[in-house]
Parts: sequence; C-alpha cells; structure tokens
Amino acid sequence: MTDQSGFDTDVWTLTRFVIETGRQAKGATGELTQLINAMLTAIKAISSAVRKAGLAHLQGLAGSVNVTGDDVKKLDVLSNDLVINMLQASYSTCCMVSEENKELIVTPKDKRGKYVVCFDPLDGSSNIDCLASIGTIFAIYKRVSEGEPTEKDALQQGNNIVCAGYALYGSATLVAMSTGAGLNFFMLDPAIGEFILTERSVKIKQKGKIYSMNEGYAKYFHPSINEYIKHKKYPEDGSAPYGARYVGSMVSDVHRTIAYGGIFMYPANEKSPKGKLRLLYECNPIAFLIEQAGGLATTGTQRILDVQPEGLHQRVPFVVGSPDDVNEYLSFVKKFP
Ligand SMILES: O=P(O)(O)OC[C@H]1O[C@](O)(COP(=O)(O)O)[C@@H](O)[C@@H]1O
Ligand SMILES: [Mg+2]
Ligand SMILES: [Mg+2]
Ligand SMILES: [Mg+2]
Repeated sequence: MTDQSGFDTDVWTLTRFVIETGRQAKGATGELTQLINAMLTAIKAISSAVRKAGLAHLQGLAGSVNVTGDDVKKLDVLSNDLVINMLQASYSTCCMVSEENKELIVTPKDKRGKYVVCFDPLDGSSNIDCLASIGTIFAIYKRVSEGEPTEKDALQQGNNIVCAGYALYGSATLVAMSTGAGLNFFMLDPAIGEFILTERSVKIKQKGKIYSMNEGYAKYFHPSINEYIKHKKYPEDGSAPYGARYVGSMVSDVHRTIAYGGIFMYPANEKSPKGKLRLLYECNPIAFLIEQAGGLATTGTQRILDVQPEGLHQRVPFVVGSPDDVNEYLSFVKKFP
C-alpha cells in the first residue's frame, strides 16, 4: 500500500551516472553530459505529453505524411519539436537526423557542438490512440566533418556510436542507455523528475522462449522466415513451442526481448523489400544496445552495426535478440536461400 522503502539519500540518477562515466572518458569536456541531459529533458516532456494526450487533444493525425510514408501523428510532431529544441539549446550538436525530417537538421552556427544525433522522436505511433506502450530512440556520434555539417556526419556505421538509448513510455517511463560499457536501465521517479538507476550491465538470456513479429505479412515473407516460424510453432525435436508476443511498437517489443529473452523480427517482405525499420534512428541504436546486453542484431546477411549507411532514411531488414535464437534463425537463412 504505502511506499515503505527508506529514502535513498545517495541515489544514482542518470545525470550522476553520466557525469561519473564522462569523467572517466579521456578528454572529457562535459559536452556529452550536456547533450544527454537535454535528451532526458525532452524525454520527460514527451512522457508527460503521452500521458495526457487523450485529455489534451494530442491524439490523432497531424494531417501530413513523412518521408518514409508514415501518417504523422500530432504526438510525432510535438515529440520531434521537443527533441530538436532541447538538443539545439544544449550547444552540443552540429546536426541531427529525425524520422520526421526529410533533410539533415543543421544546428544554427552559434549553437553548434561536436555531436550528431539520429533519433526517432516517437516510436510505435500506430499505438498512440489505443494507449499501448510507445517510445523514443536515439543514437549519438561524434561529427566527422570540418566546417559546415554534412550528411556524411550522419551516414556513419553503427560501430561509431558513442552513446545510444531508448525511452519506453509504458506502465512506468524507463530509459535504457549505454555509452559502450554495458546496458543500464533507469526508471523515472515522477516525485523528483529524475531517472533512477535500477539495473546495471543488463544481460539478455542466451536463449528465450518468445518470438515477436507481425505474422500478418506471412504471405509476403521469404520461405526462410516462414520455415523458421513453423519450427518455433511445431518444433521437430520435441521441445516446447515458443510463445508469440507482438505489440507493434518496436521499443516495447525490443525491451521485452531484452528483459525476457527471445527474438524480435521485422524482416524484408515482397511489399517492403528492405523491411520497414530505418537504419539510422531505429536499427543502429537498438542493435548497439542489444549487443551491449550480449545479444545479436543482423539484417539476415550482415551485422547491423557493420552496414554502411547510404541514405538518411534507408531501411534494413531487422532481426535481434538472444544469441542462440538469432543464430538459429540464421541457420534457416542458410538452409532456405
Ligand atoms: O505495423 P507494423 O507493420 O507491424 O509495424 C510496426 C512497426 O512500425 C513502427 O511503429 C515504426 O516506427 P514509428 O512508429 O516510429 O514510425 C515500429 O515501432 C513497429 O515495430
Ligand atoms: Mg513513423
Ligand atoms: Mg519507429
Ligand atoms: Mg517514429
């Protein structure tokens, strides 16, 4: 009933965690700490907007279509504006890529810093009006250009990620984040408006019991996908069939996969030959985080973080999860070329 836990007077907030981590980084200037704090402010504001969307007439369509053909929702626009404004005001970015902006977003000259951010301001938009969990995803890189920022700054392999994370607006608001030394979970404590460290160095199970994908596209899948799924439903070796879970918000499906183990798949299909998920601001950050947790992330033919991006909104087939599950899927790719 009541919160009997003692009041922690030495609590690890995400800000404290980042300062601590930042100080260990050579040549630390504090700029990455500033950037992450700005992202957290945007995430807290989005969390608040998400939870009052139904009351504040923030649900529904914004009336436009984005560069990848998604119907843009009002919350997509609000979340996008929040992230851009907070990050530019942190004097730590030179440019950004957002799902909701066709072109590279170049930071005004007087506000520029050394980082590049690729982000999905609101992931799982189709779930806003039915109140299913949604999220925000980001990946941070160091700029590679001199002078005027260019698309080259954003078209970096996921191997170059300095920091990545996602926010999950679920029954609680969580941030999962890594700066390359393991995956950590932070929960928002609304009483103090801070993200509190709840799990350090999170590791995914070697093998799970859940598969997660939109089987509505089965008619259009490559045979290797349907053969793999058949094996999960009717295992020939007498093992128990897997459970099926699919929220339709990638952040939610991925977070469950990290927490419980298993596999999440958004493969290519005849209607979307490269799948649906976008490399720069969905697949790369999630692949980075999954690998930090000891999992695997592949297109089916290539490690996600090795893909050399060619376009700001390029899509890739996306399969991530527990190592044994992803490797078993890859064995089906080989068996059914
Ligand atoms: O409805 P589908 O085709 O299964 O697609 C669901 C996928 O689309 C997405 O909603 C795309 O992301 P956005 O909502 O950010 O556009 C993913 O979160 C989710 O995994
Ligand atoms: Mg979208
Ligand atoms: Mg998304
Ligand atoms: Mg989105």
